[in-house]
Amino acid sequence: MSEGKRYLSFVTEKLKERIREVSQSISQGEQEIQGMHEYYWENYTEMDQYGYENFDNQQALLGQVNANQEQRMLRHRLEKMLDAPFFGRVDFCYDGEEEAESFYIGIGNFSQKTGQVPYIYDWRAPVSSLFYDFDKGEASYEAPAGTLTGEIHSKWQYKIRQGKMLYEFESDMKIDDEILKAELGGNGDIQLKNIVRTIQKEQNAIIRNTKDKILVIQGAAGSGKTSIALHRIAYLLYHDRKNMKSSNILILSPNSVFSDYISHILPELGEENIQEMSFDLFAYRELREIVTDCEDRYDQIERELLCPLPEETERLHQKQSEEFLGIAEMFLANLEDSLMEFHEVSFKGIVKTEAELVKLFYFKFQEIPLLARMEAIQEYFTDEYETLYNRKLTEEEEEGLTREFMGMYATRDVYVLYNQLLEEAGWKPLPAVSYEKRTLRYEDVYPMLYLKYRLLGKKGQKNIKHLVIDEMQDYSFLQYTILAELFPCKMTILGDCAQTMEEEQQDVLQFLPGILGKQTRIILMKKSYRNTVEIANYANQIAGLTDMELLERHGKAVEQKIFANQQEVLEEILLQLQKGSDYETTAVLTMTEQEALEAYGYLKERLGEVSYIDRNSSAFQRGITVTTFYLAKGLEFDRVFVLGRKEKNGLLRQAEYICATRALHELAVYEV
Ligand SMILES: Nc1ncnc2c1ncn2[C@@H]1O[C@H](COP(=O)(O)OP(=O)(O)OP(=O)(O)O)[C@@H](O)[C@H]1O
Repeated sequence: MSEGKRYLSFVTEKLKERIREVSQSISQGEQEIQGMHEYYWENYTEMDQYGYENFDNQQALLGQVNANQEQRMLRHRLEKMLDAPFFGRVDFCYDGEEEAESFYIGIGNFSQKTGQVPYIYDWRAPVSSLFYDFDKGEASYEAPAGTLTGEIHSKWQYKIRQGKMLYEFESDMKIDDEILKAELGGNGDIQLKNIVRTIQKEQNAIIRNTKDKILVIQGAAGSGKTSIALHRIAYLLYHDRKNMKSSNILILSPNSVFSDYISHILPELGEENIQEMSFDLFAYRELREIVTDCEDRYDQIERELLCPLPEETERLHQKQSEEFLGIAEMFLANLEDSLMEFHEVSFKGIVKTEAELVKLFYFKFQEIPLLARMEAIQEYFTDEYETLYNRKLTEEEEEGLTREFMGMYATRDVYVLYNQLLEEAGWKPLPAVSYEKRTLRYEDVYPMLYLKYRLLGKKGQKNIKHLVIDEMQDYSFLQYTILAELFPCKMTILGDCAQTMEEEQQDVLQFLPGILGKQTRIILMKKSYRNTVEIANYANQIAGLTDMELLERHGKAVEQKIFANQQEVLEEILLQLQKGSDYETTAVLTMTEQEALEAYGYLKERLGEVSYIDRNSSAFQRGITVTTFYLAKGLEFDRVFVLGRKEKNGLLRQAEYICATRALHELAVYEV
């Protein structure tokens, strides 16, 4: 029997033994809980009148319930490990030692008892980096005590499923590539996979990087950015359990389908899921008191596709730029004077002269944002009164004072002030309407949010210790400025400038260090794993990319055809789909929502089982999916049909690039 198989049966036995022990301890715990309940009901009438005993009992019960819950989680983890306890092994001989030690690597640690030498090492354990970073020969890894050096005698790869060894072999570079191709050659799932078995060296360096405060990864389409970000989170949680909980991490994701697509990886890696949020949604919530509704990014893209107005696109860019911030700051500086009309306040014997108020406003409380400052002065005034007379103000008196103090602002309406800013900057103001009728175009959402924060202050997100931003190319200078203010924490920022959803590619790498500071490290990833060589070459041609490295995985040639109208395209797609295939997921991707709806209606009627993703969808299904390019971003499908356009502008070219790079195995581009 091979070493691997022998170890598998040994570890399987140990795991089963452990599961039995844990199960026993769970039933003991349950009996204990039952006993506590009984004791409580029998004795609670005699417990002390102050409730101390009652409280102690409750606490003990809670402690036992929690302990049992933990044991259950442990059992669940061990049961999962039974399916595939390990996937790799490194035989490493430390310098100065005679014999090599075998380290088996799996999805989690497993040892006989806590604190004992593990039978299996978690893929995130320091020693496991040997598996990802080195081939046979000299090697080293960073342990808490320092760098440990030695020699790798051999490295093994295993595929175990349902406790059975499917294959095992000593690995070298060539075989590693074969395994990777086999992993990628299979059909895509409806969710992103964990890649622990085949993390590549350059990817491992990013996952294990804890030094850099801000890590920015510019990676080609399909280079594994999203996968890496999630594995990195799992790594950070594993290594800093004391300070970092899953609730301390936030991911900014483009939409809910994407969130669902990535949602299972962390639980699979033994961690709790983290919070995710769309920045647009966050912004709307923050602006709710100023406007009733806001457009989102997708509305703006749709408009740009349906009736492109170059001046509108230009305005959008200008309003998100560094120059705009300069203009806004100048406006704010002037507002400090122009917004205020000071007058003396006198209340039951206490007088604050205009000069005194001016002094308080521009000196003592200068740090407080302009629109919140008078409130602070009013509080100061009230305090003075209440201390002097030793009585609290009535509600009515408070209201009267508020009217007086707030009356010193020419206006406190951020919408009105934003309009003044637009006018001063030479732009058309928004309609001067009441709150109920106020809706914002996308171009005004973030400028208004910026103004709101500068005028009223913001709530810092102190609980968040690590922010992950995916699709970094879709955020503007202004958005990053706001994010940097809201989240003064560590960040992992990843994206691909070639996938910008605009006329031109936006190179965020140029301005990010300026906003986020010197501790920003930029890493480029040029190797792509998702697409076949044929698809990647086709896509790269659209985007004008020439320096991408590809994994040598081949497939069918890309099919490219031109049709007279959309109806003909749909007939062709239907024909293709009716032939059937073994693929798990197929996508029909369009440029606009209208086209997607038409395609969906047509195919659904004829094929029955077809799903549609709109911006409110929260998951995508197996089988055929119809959606737009912008909602397919970040996702992948075995086979993709693109409903494209013959005549292309910059945005359409970008859109086609995004569509093409979604395909794992087969791509057809049908243009009208
Ligand atoms: N080391 C790896 N081993 C196995 N599969 C990998 C590896 N790296 C990436 N992949 C696979 O490549 C595909 C692309 O990964 P991912 O979606 O993370 O890339 P991305 O850079 O975020 O892509 P995009 O920007 O185009 O959306 C996924 O199917 C992922 O499982």
